[in-house]
Amino acid sequence: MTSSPTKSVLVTGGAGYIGSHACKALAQAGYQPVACDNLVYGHPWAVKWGPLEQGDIADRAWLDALIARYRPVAVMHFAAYAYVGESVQDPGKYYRNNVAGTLTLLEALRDHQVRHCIFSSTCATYGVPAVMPIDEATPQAPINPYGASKWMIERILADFEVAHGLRSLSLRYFNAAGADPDGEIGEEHAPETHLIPLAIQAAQRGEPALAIFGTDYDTPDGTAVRDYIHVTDLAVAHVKALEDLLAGGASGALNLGTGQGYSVREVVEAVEVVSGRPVPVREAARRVGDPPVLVADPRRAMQRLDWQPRYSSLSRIVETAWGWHAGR
Ligand SMILES: NC(=O)c1ccc[n+]([C@@H]2O[C@H](COP(=O)([O-])OP(=O)(O)OC[C@H]3O[C@@H](n4cnc5c(N)ncnc54)[C@H](O)[C@@H]3O)[C@@H](O)[C@H]2O)c1
Ligand SMILES: O=c1ccn([C@@H]2O[C@H](COP(=O)(O)OP(=O)(O)O[C@H]3O[C@H](CO)[C@@H](O)[C@H](O)[C@H]3O)[C@@H](O)[C@H]2O)c(=O)[nH]1
Repeated sequence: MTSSPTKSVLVTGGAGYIGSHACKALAQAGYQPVACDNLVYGHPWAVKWGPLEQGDIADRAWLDALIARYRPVAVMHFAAYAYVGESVQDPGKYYRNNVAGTLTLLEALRDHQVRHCIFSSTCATYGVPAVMPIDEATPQAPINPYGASKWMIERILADFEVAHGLRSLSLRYFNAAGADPDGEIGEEHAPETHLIPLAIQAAQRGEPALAIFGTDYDTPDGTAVRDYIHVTDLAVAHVKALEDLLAGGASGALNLGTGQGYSVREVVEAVEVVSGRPVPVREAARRVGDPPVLVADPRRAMQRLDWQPRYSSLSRIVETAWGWHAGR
């Protein structure tokens, strides 16, 4: 990955978990990542490879000034709310921030002739697919407002390309996990709802016990299965997607996952092995809105981007996450 060192990329949500790892990968590839974040969930400490510009993507005047100042070649758009359960309770919050906020951003890109956008989509746009693994032709039928908001943005992006020539790649991530292998940044959501950090906390503190949401799924051990993809592998894929678009690649959507699923119990075991400590668990009811199995068919991304996950074995994911949390 090479490029002119002067090329700026706006990274909305760049102070967040995945966005900060993308900033590191961009800097390593010779770009200037400009982290644009309202810090509602982001952390100033996570912005280490370029400037932090604090503001909200719904603020058109702020966006105009930013784009005029940095003249970015592209935007990587991570900024969003991403708690599935909350989106069911408060859908307006999700449509307002994710959809309306993105619309403001895209109109600013349109008016400033910024023509490339890498968008954080999600496997949650597929809902509960009938066929596993999930390829990009799987019908999108989200079952919660969070997934619906991301699906709507994919549609808006398609329309903006036709009307305004804005090219985009929507990267549909499966479950982002792990931390920077150098230990410089990692996952710190507040509140934390994700399985791996909660399992690590349970191992570190001995309490509270980790709730296993559902033990009666039609899966080998009865617990839900997910495709965990290391955040650094995601970050590298973003840079490759950017370079593909900048080289004239067509708009589209790519699944980012490994093709390998792990159950909740397998994740718990991996945390016990890596930490050398027991993870206290309690069996709980299924979490509303959780599909039983989500596993990617990532072949399209692998071929188009010449990309392979390098850090996404379950043991490496948990080792890097454990290393990060142990150092906090
Ligand atoms: N974590 C996952 O497993 C996962 C999976 C699929 C998709 N995604 C998507 O990836 C993106 C990043 O997820 P994450 O886990 O890093 O979340 P995160 O909450 O750590 O990062 C999101 C960042 O966006 C910022 N933000 C939110 N609304 C904003 C606004 N209106 N203006 C400016 N900044 C704003 C937040 O402050 C935060 O720093 C999200 O779009 C999410 O939907 C995440
Ligand atoms: O305390 C917990 C937390 C989670 N789980 C289970 O662990 C799995 C993974 O859950 P979690 O880590 O919360 O991730 P997801 O709910 O799968 O959602 C993540 O992955 C989605 C893509 O699959 C993204 O769209 C979301 O933004 C992101 O939060 C699921 O089966 C959960 O039911 C538990 O059993 N106990």
